[in-house]
Amino acid sequence: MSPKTKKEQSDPHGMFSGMFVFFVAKGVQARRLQIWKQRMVQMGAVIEERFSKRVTHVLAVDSHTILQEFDSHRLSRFKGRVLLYQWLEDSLKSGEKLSEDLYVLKLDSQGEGINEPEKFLDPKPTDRSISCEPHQLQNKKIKSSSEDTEIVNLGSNEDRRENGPLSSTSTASSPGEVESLNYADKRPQHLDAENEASSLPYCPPDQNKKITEIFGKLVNIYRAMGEDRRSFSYHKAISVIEKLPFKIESADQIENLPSIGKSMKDHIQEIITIGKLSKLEHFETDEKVQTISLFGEVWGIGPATALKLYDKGHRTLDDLRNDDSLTNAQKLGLKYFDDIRQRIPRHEVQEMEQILQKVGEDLLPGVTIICGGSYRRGKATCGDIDIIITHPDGTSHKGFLPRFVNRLKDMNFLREDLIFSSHSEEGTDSGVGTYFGFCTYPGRELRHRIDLKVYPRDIYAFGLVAWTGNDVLNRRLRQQAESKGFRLDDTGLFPSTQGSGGKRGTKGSANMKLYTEREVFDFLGVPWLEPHERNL
Ligand SMILES: Nc1ccn([C@H]2C[C@H](O)[C@@H](COP(=O)(O)OP(=O)(O)OP(=O)(O)O)O2)c(=O)n1
Ligand SMILES: [Mn+2]
Repeated sequence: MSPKTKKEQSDPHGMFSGMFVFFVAKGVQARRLQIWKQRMVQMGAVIEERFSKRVTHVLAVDSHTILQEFDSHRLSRFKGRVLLYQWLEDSLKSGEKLSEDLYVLKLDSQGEGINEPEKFLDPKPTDRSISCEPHQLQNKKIKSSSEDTEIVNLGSNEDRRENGPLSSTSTASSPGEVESLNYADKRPQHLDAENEASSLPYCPPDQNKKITEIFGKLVNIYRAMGEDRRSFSYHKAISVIEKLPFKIESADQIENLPSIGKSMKDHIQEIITIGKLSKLEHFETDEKVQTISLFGEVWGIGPATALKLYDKGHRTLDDLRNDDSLTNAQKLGLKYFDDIRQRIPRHEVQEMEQILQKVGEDLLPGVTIICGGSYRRGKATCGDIDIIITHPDGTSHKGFLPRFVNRLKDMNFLREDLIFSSHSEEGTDSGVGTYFGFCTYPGRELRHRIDLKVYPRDIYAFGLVAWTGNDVLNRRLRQQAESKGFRLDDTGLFPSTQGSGGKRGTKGSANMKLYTEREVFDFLGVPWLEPHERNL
């Protein structure tokens, strides 16, 4: 596909949809401007070449460049927002549309100047992204890397932990994650200026950042060791600390905070006092912890297997390559270990989604095939491809998956299988079909992880919610369901009549009939979130 065609592709559900943007070109390299415009269009924005009435956002390097282009009177009548380019760059880097409040260039009513960004001292309750530079991104990374390794509970919980996409963790440090636009030529000066620091909005201070960094490492370590409860408690502590509006200087300040118990407080005190945590230092030098963590990153190897392999004497990935006890799927996970750590650019996922849709439509007219996961949430790069399938007539989805997989293999799009379970003729519990495997972008050999999930129409909404995520939202929805006496997974919402541990689909636990994502949110009493708003 020529770059020209790509440039014009626009995702109507992308994170910038609904925005009509005017770019003030002054002070920005032409090439960068072109990339930015292209990205915004790809993600749903409309670029306005003139400062027309439709414009909702003006992006500029600073106030002076705007004033050179427009007279202040005209600007003062502008009802939209004037933002720093930094907002766009940060949004692209983090893969989500960040709160605009931090990046607003204020229009002065006297027309004298538009100097400072609005102060952001009192965020609206709905503003989930408290952003700032540079700490914000780093904190986000810790958060997302810890979330990536969180326990999934999508119904087939065990499978997913041992075999599912969760173990194919995408580390935040993987190369594609932060796409640098190399913004070196003209950085908004106010963000660099030391003396402006006090006018800047809340930024998590170093001490807080240090704590969340250390806790983030513990989240990963405990998860790799199979100690999920402990892992989760550090995860919860991180989200509490990330939201603190003050710099932690003593452990007394964090008395009575949720999720921060006695030992957490002791850890925080130690980090504040000596700048490190001996517990983590110990883990980092512990060969066993390191090795088990590494093995656990191989797709299909969970904590129990990792420990077994360690006990057998294996210490490196090469050692594992010579072990015949590995399942075929684990061997494949090992073979493509490096491939699947590379994140996939959004536009490539979009192209692959279109290929899947076309092939699906040829085989079964009317079939619904959409890419969920981070792609549907508008992220700039994706760790894998999560495909959710149904058919609106409620029956013809049956038998589709094997035919679809075969056709995709004939085309050389699907390459190797990891898991393939198509529901039986009579139907399994839920009638859900599952395929996990590797695919390649046309003409390339680099393997990507792909999941295909086929849901009967009547439970599709649950599958769509679960596979769109993110994991934090899924957890909240499940908690909310539990508080209402239900159990939620990707196959439905069941009254929890048989107490905990009841099997999904057990006779007597009737599934709630909810046909759209919105109905699921409404039923649970959770305010509706568009997919791009689900990056919690
Ligand atoms: N711990 C997890 C991980 C995942 N999921 C759900 C929500 C995710 O959005 C979806 C797909 O899982 P992925 O691991 O593919 O995660 P994402 O698609 O969100 O991110 P990535 O870009 O890393 O693939 O499954 C979940 O509930 N809990
Ligand atoms: Mn994914």
